[in-house]
Amino acid sequence: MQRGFEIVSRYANQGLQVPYRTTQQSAGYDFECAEDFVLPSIWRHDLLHAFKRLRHREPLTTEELTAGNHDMRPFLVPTGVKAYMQPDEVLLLANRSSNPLKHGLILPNGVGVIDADYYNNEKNEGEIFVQLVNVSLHDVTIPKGQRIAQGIFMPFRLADDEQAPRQQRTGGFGSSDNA
Ligand SMILES: O=c1ccn([C@H]2C[C@H](O)[C@@H](COP(=O)(O)OP(=O)(O)OP(=O)(O)O)O2)c(=O)[nH]1
Ligand SMILES: [Mg+2]
Repeated sequence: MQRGFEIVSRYANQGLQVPYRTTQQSAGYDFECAEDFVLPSIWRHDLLHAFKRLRHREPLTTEELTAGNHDMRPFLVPTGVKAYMQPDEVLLLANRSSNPLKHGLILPNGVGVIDADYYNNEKNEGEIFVQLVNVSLHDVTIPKGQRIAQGIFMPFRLADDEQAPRQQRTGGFGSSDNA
């Protein structure tokens, strides 16, 4: 067993597929969305206020400009999948190029880095989430089973004379910040 994918227990027996390559020479394993998921547009609230003010030829207030910004935060879209790999390997999670083009979905972290020690971590069993932001004008519903991102296994190298890391991974998404 070198590297691969498993379904996390909270999605057991729900018919999820482990990531798969779609063509013979694809580098990326396509991840599917684990459940229907709504991604609100980042623009809606600001636009509504802007249209209202434009009609009356009034400037937008600061409050109106910032209203709705809660939707700017990335959403963590569940995949229901965890990945195991060798200690000197990493899984890079990249957006599908069709996501921005067809759905206005961007990956705000650029590339997701899935560490080998994330697998089976005590907090969420190592479930991989795809951070997505919907920059289109409309809310987008991603149906369960739609491919949302691709994972590429890569080897990585260590720096000379590095200070050995002391922390044990307990989760993801900033888990090492206050450890
Ligand atoms: O798109 C992503 C990026 C990361 N992760 C998980 C796997 C990864 O091993 C862990 C930590 O990611 P990273 O090191 O990039 O984030 P961080 O902000 O440094 O969090 P931490 O302090 O937990 O390392 O979060 C995902 O599920 N999806
Ligand atoms: Mg980290």
